[in-house]
Amino acid sequence: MEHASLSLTRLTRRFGQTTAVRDVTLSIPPGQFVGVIGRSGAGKSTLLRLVNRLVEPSDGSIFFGDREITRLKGRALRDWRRDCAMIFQQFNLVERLDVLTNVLVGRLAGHGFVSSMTMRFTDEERALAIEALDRLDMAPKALQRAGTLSGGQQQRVAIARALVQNPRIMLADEPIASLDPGNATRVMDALARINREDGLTVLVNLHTLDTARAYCDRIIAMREGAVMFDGSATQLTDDVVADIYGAEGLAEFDAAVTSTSIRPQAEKIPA
Ligand SMILES: Nc1ncnc2c1ncn2[C@@H]1O[C@H](COP(=O)(O)OP(=O)(O)OP(=O)(O)O)[C@@H](O)[C@H]1O
Repeated sequence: MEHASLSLTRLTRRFGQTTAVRDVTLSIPPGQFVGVIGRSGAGKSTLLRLVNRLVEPSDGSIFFGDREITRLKGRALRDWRRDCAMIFQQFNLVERLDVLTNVLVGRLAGHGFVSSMTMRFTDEERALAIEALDRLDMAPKALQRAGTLSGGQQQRVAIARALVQNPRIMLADEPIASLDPGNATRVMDALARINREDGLTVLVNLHTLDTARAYCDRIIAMREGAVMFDGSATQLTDDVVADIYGAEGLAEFDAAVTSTSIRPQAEKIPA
């Protein structure tokens, strides 16, 4: 596997009068588990979307090792989108298709539209998909329609789909925001296990600070598009938190924390 650092330099994205991401410079070494926190509208989603080029920068650059991501076009851009798998709050599975087929769709990432339409898969690809589902404890559901699963199960299928892309980086945009605490824990534990076992870099947006503290090697806090804090959970003091969220944000944020407080399930994560 290609182990490279992800480097953002003076990365900026403006939407009209709004600067969603402002002059962000960061270097993320391979294998780090990074949480991005901040109030609603702070720029977290835009930052992730810049990394996989769903959003184009107004200024600045992104490198992955010596590959200049912000200059990629055509085939090279499709390859990059396969290398950085993305999971979303709303899972984005095809509900009428079975779980296995949904995972196999991950193998089509980076292929053109025409070959995607044929949906032909090899036995080897099927075996890979089952193996990915098994890692997420979802293999027994392989033939069930995706739409019949719980939200947490759907998110684990979405992670399996991301895994069969054989990505270098996993981007997750509020992957647990619509899950109850039990399912949120299972999804975060799955991301943590993949990060440890595969050495895969994980960059995850979280709206709850305690989840970031519990799971992330490194926490990046954004406010009004800019990075306000970049450090470990222990460095994230109450004063810094008050700065990140502001007085009114803190009330909004306390409510979010108490409603979805989760912790890693230590027995599920091998050291
Ligand atoms: N496509 C767009 N067009 C116009 N403005 C946008 C667009 N995408 C984002 N913005 C604006 O950029 C700012 C940052 O938005 P972004 O979604 O990145 O924040 P966020 O921290 O992810 O928020 P949330 O937690 O609510 O998802 C916001 O002011 C938002 O309204």
